[in-house]
Amino acid sequence: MQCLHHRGSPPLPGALAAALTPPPLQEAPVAETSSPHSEETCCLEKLGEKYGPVFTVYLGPRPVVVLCGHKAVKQALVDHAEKFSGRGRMPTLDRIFHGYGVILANGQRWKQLRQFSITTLRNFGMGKRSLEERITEEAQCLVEEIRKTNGFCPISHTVANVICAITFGERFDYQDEKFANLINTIHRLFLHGVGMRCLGPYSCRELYEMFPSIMQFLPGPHNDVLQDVKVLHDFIIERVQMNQKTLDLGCPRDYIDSFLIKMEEEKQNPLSEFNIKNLTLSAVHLFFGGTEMVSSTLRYGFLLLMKYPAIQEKVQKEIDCVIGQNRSPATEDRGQMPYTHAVIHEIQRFSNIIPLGIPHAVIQDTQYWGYTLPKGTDVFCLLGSALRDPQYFSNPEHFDPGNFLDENGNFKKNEAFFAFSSGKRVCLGEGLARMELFLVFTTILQHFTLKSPIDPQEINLTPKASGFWNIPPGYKLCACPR
Ligand code: HEM
Repeated sequence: MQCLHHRGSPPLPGALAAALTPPPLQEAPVAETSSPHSEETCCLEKLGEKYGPVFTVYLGPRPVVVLCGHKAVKQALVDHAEKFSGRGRMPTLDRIFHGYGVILANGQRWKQLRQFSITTLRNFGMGKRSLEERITEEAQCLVEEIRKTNGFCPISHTVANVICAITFGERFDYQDEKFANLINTIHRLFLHGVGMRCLGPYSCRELYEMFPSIMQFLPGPHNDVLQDVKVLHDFIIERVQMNQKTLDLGCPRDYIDSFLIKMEEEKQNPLSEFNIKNLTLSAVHLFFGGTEMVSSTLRYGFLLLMKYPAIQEKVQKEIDCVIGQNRSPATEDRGQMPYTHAVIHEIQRFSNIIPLGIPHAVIQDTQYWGYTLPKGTDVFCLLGSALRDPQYFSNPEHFDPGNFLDENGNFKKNEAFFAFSSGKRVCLGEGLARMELFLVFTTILQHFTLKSPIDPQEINLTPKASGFWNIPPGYKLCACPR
């Protein structure tokens, strides 16, 4: 056994002092039809080709173990699920959240918050008919907004309203200025969290990840994150205060009410993690994750359907055949729509929204891949590398729904489909996201044919920004009524 990156231990095979001699993070040229790459992922995957699927990089003084390809990622997240269930450091966000809130929590705090959040999302309809009706209504609102053809396609508002319904028990009007501001804030946060290029080859966020103690004193977009989180935080605090005034302990209306009730139940328990800080920050996390991940996938999906009109046409034929034009799509239609189901999977695989995954950490000394990873080691599971693993996808760089179809045209699962990650930290909103993706895509394509104002072959899929996540480029679409 060999030990990765112990202080004073001999250099490891594949270990790199990345920050001292920075590898050039050059603009990654993206071939016209190839999948959107994060520059960081590209760089890390190239290192994987050279050093093998498991290697260490140094982000400044901080060693991070990188896992590349389906086999290495699966072995960590699935086969050693418990040991790899810690949340790794993300200095850009840690300085704001300090380990509070479900996404960034660790240990008992995370266990309590995760269990509670899953149960509460289910109680408020995740995976159930009641929530399906809400999503369908929102999808119809989106159709109406698009019909008005005022150049506004409020995809983010649609999905934000679904998570708002669960978290705050309320939907907002698309024209509501405050709501629009919140959506913009989330989007900006997503963008700044990814990092904007400003200092040579590195983004401020990348530099912050490497040298937080210096970067916190320097100006730049990495600091805008603070203001944006404050806006979201203030909004949630306001909502919590509203709920507190009208709380009925026997009748929770939403996630916030349920949390307040839990706080009341556990107020004598000194080990309870149910406090205002975890409530507000978990609500921020749900709002953020629930809005931006789904809307980015939908936006990439619409772009891909314009680029590949033959695929769009095939989906519409399936919609016409199974659903028709006289009723709204329902999740139970999915079983009879293998092609559409495969296209949605392929959109998620190809758009690769979270290529680096959210950092993990090992919670105890861990034997893995012939190395010993000391407790607390940060681990990047490159989800994007699993989604493009040539052993599982015959033509991984191309958009091909055939990746999820068998020779008879039936839907075929692919075990390297890690868009939602896997294991103990697997996306908490997966059920909700899957429902939303199916219902919104089918509702839109039932009513419209999406056409690009430019030649489909000219459509450029390069992300607007990339880093921990890929943000789709801005584009115009023509929604032609069918
Ligand atoms: C297409 C949409 C989505 C994608 C691709 C996605 C993907 C992911 C990924 C890759 C992770 C990291 C898992 C890990 O640490 O290994 C994650 C975590 C998480 N997601 Fe999602 N997500 C989506 C939608 C949602 C929605 C709708 C919600 C809200 C209900 C949500 C809430 C969360 C939360 C709370 C976590 C943290 C889980 C934990 O740390 O235990 N996500 N998601």
